[in-house]
Amino acid sequence: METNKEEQLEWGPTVWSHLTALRDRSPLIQCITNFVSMDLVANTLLSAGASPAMIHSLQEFSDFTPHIHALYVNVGTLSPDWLPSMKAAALLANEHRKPWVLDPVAAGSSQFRLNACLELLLLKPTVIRGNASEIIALSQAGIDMGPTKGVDSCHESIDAVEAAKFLAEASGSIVAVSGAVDIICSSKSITHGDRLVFVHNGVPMLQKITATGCAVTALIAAFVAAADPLHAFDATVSALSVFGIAGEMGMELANGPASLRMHLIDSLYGLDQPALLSHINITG
Ligand SMILES: Nc1ncnc2c1ncn2[C@@H]1O[C@H](COP(=O)(O)OP(=O)(O)O)[C@@H](O)[C@H]1O
Ligand SMILES: Cc1ncsc1CCOP(=O)(O)O
Ligand SMILES: [Mg+2]
Repeated sequence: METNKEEQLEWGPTVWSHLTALRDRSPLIQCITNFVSMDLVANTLLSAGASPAMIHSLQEFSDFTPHIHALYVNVGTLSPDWLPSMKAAALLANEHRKPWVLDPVAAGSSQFRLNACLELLLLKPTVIRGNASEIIALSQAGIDMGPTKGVDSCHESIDAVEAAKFLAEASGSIVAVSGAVDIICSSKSITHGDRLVFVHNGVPMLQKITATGCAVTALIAAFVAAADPLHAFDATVSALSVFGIAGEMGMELANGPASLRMHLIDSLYGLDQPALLSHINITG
């Protein structure tokens, strides 16, 4: 994809200022996430400059959740006893005007999971980030369960543009679809207006490390937490771009998925302004 210089000149300072705000503010992110992802999510947040806390017990929320800067909810290893915790935390986040972000892992894989995601959508996440199959499943809920490859996507992100637009309109949330191109959209009925942006950063090898999707959704929560609420859309775009750039830089040093995982975290930690500006690739 050819880079449009003017667009990058506009996005570069925006993305850098969001990353700087995150590093300066070090927001506290409550994570209710799946067992597979806990390590990568916590390390991604730490290397970006945020402060992660994996606190998912209902009994702790009234003390803890009012002090967070954002909540991250991920249904990856959902079981019936986790769902009330997720809903209670989302309600408290809303009550205390804290942003919250949903990762609907494998949303279309079972009716139980799909229904749980739909119940969570009713609690108005600030951002929903999924792969193409997850976003399509949510947008078609009640019509068709569709094909499934579990937590992995069996669709290209670009094939989910209409689904993302529909979901943004129906939910009032910012919707992000990850993949070869990350797509971020919001509907005219919400504060962020009618917007559609494409992030072309990232490397295919990120799909070969488990929980990179979970990690980038957590990073969105951190970027949104550090931003003015009116700039949540740009914060979401910035998080996806920064994660993708860290992946590209990590890939230059990696020999395969395991070493990419290490270099991804190191690159995120060390990302400086010149490297960010030379890698950024955002259109729309
Ligand atoms: N083909 C690809 N090329 C470049 N980056 C990709 C590709 N597929 C996924 N990514 C990146 O990998 C990360 C995880 O996305 P994805 O694999 O779609 O999520 P999930 O793990 O939830 O399925 C995102 O940052 C995304 O941009
Ligand atoms: C393998 C797996 N199984 C349940 S959750 C999970 C991790 C999914 O992570 P991601 O959605 O980032 O690929
Ligand atoms: Mg996922």
